[in-house]
This record gives sequence, structure tokens and C-alpha cells, in this order.
Amino acid sequence: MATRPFPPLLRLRSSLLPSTPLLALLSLSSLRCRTTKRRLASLHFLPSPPRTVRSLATVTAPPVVVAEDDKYGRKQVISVTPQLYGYILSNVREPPILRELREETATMPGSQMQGYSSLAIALVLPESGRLVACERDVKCLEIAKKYYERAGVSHKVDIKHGLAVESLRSLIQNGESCSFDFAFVDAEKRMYSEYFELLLQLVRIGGLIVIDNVLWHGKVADPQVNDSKTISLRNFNRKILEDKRISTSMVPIGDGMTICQKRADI
Ligand SMILES: C[S@@+](CC[C@H](N)C(=O)[O-])C[C@H]1O[C@@H](n2cnc3c(N)ncnc32)[C@H](O)[C@@H]1O
Repeated sequence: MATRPFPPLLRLRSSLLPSTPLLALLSLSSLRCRTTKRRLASLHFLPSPPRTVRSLATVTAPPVVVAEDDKYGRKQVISVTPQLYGYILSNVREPPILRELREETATMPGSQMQGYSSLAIALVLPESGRLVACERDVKCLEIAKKYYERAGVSHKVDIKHGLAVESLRSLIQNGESCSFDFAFVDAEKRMYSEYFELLLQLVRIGGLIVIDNVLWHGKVADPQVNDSKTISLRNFNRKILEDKRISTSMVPIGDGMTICQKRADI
């Protein structure tokens, strides 16, 4: 998950979702929603705090960096300091159940916020909406299930326990291609390209695929960093850039997020 906050509310208006339903696939991550009534989705994606928050909570680094190179026109870039992160947390409409999940998982080893994205989406789905959530880790699922139940949204969530690629392939084999409105990806970074190809089959024309962590803490831009995840993400970003089957925008919020819309002419 990203290590810096996104703007707290990503609002996808119906104009972005031209026809039918709304669905998603994410990692707790894969969701699908079918509704013929509401075509508006409001999704909260509030990721983990910056890694420095817990250890350097009182340090206040300047939040703005100004590029020195003239070719960038002294562009100012904001970075989320612990102080700014605290400010954001106190100025977003984060439902109490999501805050509880975030706080409970903040101190856990490994990935934090298990189920946060899927719970955020399930909370705003209409009763007729459905979410497919893919996760391989039982412990993560236990946390997520607990919160789905507490939030009263379990009936909207179809959990697929296993490798996300296998779950996505099963959905295709079950004839569910072109039936999803929205997919959110935040699982194994080296598999992003495979997830994307499968999701492109599963979402309808006009549907959205949102991919998290595409800037990978800035490592994708650092030629000195060449570990397998960074290389995969670099290759993935290049592939998306050149892919004519989608409209796409890479948004520098959180850890970098790419938003793709499936085009009609593929
Ligand atoms: C960064 S966390 C995602 C958190 C998610 N956005 C949320 O809010 O719940 C990454 C998750 O992906 C899961 N994961 C990683 N690789 C996977 C795979 N190949 N198949 C299914 N889940 C996977 C991990 O177990 C972990 O829970």
C-alpha cells in the first residue's frame, strides 16, 4: 500500500461511468459491483502513514520542495510530512469504522490496512452493488471479514481466497468478462501486467482500472534502483503509456496511482 495519503476522497462521477454498473476488483483488491440504480461511486483510499510518522512524529520537515533545474520552471512539489499527514487525517471524512481498521492494522507487521480499500468501497455501494475482493493471505482476510461484518456490508462482498491471477482467470472462465465497472489493483507488484490484461477483459467498455503504487516511493525514476519490483513497475508504466486500448492518466497522489479507462475501439 502507499505510504503517503491520497486526497481522502476520490469521487468518480457518473460521467466517467457512462453506462451500467459499477464494479471493482482490488487486492483485498478485487471488487465487482452490479447496480442499475446508482451510477456514482465515492471511494476513499487512505493509505498508511508515511513510514516516518511513528518514529519521527514530532519532526516537521518542509512540505514543499522546489525544483532547482530551470527546465522544470521552479516547479513546487509537495511532500507529505508527518505533520501534514496528521492534518489530513483530521480534515477528511473518514468513517469511524475505517478509522478503526486503519488504527488497528497500523501496528501490524507487513502490509497495513488490510481490507481498507475494499471496506471503503463496500460502504458506499448501493444494496444492489457487489464487490469481488481477492486476497491470498488468511490473516488479512480475517481482519477484513471482521470489519465487513461490523460495518454490515458482508453481503455485498464476494471474497476470493487465493492468488489474484487465478481468481481473475476463474471470473473470465465463468463468463464474467465485460461485467465489471471498476477495478482497483494493489497486490503483487511483479504481477501488475498480468492483472491488467485480465482486468481489461473483465471491465466493460468505459470501465475503470485504477492501479496503486505506480511511482513505488520514487524508485521507478531512480536508475540506480533495479530490484525486480521496481523493474516490473517501470515496465508496467511504459506498457500502459503505449497501450492504445485505454485512456490513461498517472496521478502523483499517494504512492502514485494510474487511472485507466477501457476504450470502445479495442
Ligand atoms: C498493500 S496490501 C493491499 C491493501 C489493500 N489495498 C487494502 O486496502 O486492503 C497488499 C495485499 O495484497 C495481497 N497480495 C499480494 N500478492 C497477492 C496475490 N498474488 N494474490 C492475492 N493477494 C495478494 C497481500 O496479502 C496484501 O494483503
